[in-house]
Amino acid sequence: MAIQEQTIHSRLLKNVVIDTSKDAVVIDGVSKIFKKSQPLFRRAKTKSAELEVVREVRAVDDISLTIKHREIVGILGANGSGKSTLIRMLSTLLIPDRGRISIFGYDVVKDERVVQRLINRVSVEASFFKKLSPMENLLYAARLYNMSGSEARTMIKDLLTRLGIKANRINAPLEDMSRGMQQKVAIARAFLTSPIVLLLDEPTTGLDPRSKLDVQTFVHDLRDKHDATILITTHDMEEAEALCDRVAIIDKGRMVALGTTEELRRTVTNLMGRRELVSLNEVFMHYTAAHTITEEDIKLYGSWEKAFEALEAQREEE
Ligand SMILES: Nc1ncnc2c1ncn2[C@@H]1O[C@H](COP(=O)(O)OP(=O)(O)OP(=O)(O)O)[C@@H](O)[C@H]1O
Repeated sequence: MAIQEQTIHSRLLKNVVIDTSKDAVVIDGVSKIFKKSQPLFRRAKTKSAELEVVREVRAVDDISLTIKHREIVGILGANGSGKSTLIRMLSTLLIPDRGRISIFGYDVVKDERVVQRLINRVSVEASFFKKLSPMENLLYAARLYNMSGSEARTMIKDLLTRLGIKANRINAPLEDMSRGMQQKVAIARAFLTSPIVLLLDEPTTGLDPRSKLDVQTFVHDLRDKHDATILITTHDMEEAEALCDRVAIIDKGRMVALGTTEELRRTVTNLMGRRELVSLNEVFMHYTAAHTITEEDIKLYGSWEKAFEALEAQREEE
C-alpha cells in the first residue's frame, strides 16, 4: 500500500514506529555557538608576540522551522551562514546549545539512536572504501542493513543507472571516478537505506548540468515514490526553484526568510517596488549581505561574482 494512504496511520520502519501524521522535522529555537581562538596580532613575526583571543561564533542563532511529512525544503545561505551546522545538529553529529529538534516526535538528543535510524545525511565528505567499486561499497552498506546480496545487487544497479552512472563504471574503483560521480554514489547509498528523512548537504555542487538534472529527478522520485521528507542545502537558486516546496534563507546563523520561492519573489518584488517579478537570485541578495556589493567593489574585483566571493571570505574571517 502506498504510504500516502497511510499518512494518518503509523508506519513501522527499521523497528521504529513512526506516526506520519506528525510533523517530520521540528526545529524549535535552536542555536549553536562555537568558540574560535584567533591570534590577536596576525602579522606578528614571532610566535611569542601572538596573543590568542577566544571569540564566540553563533553558527546557528535561534532558528525555528517545521517541515511536514513528504515536504522538500531548501536551506539557502552564503558560505559560513550556518547551513551545515544546522544539518549536523539534525543528524545528531552536533548537539544544540539551545532549543530542541525532533524527527517525527523523537528528540535528536534524548532519542539519538532512533533518530539515526530515521535520518540519512549525504555530504561531500562521504566516506567510502576508495579502492573498491561503487557496487562493492553499496553492497557493504546494504549488508549493514540486512539486505540479501541478490536483492541489493539488482537495486544498486538500478539506482546507479538512474543516477546516470554508466555500466562500466559500476564495478571500477571509486577512486578513479570524479568527485561529482562519487557524490552520486553517496546519494545512491543514502537511498538504499530507505531514509524517512533525507538531509542533502549541497548534493549537486560540482556536478555538470546533466548530472544535476539526474539528481533532481531522483530526489523527486524519493519523495513521490518513497515518501521521504527532504531537507537540502544549496547555493544554486535554479535548483532550489526546481526542487523545493519551500525555502529558508539563512544569514549569519539567523533565518531571514521562509516561504515558497513564488511567495518570496512576490514579497521582494513588492518591497523593491518593482513591476516585474524579481528572480530568486535577487531575493537571496535582498535578504543576505550580498546587496551591499557596490559598483566600486565590482570594479575592484573584476566581476560581481568575484566581489561576492571576496565579501564572503571577509565575513568568514570576521
Ligand atoms: N567545528 C567548528 N568550530 C568552530 N567554528 C565552526 C565549526 N564549524 C563551523 N564553524 C563556523 O560556524 C559558521 C557556520 O559554518 P557552517 O559550516 O555551518 O556554514 P555553511 O553555511 O555550511 O557554509 P558552507 O556553504 O561554506 O558550507 C562559520 O563561521 C564557521 O567558521
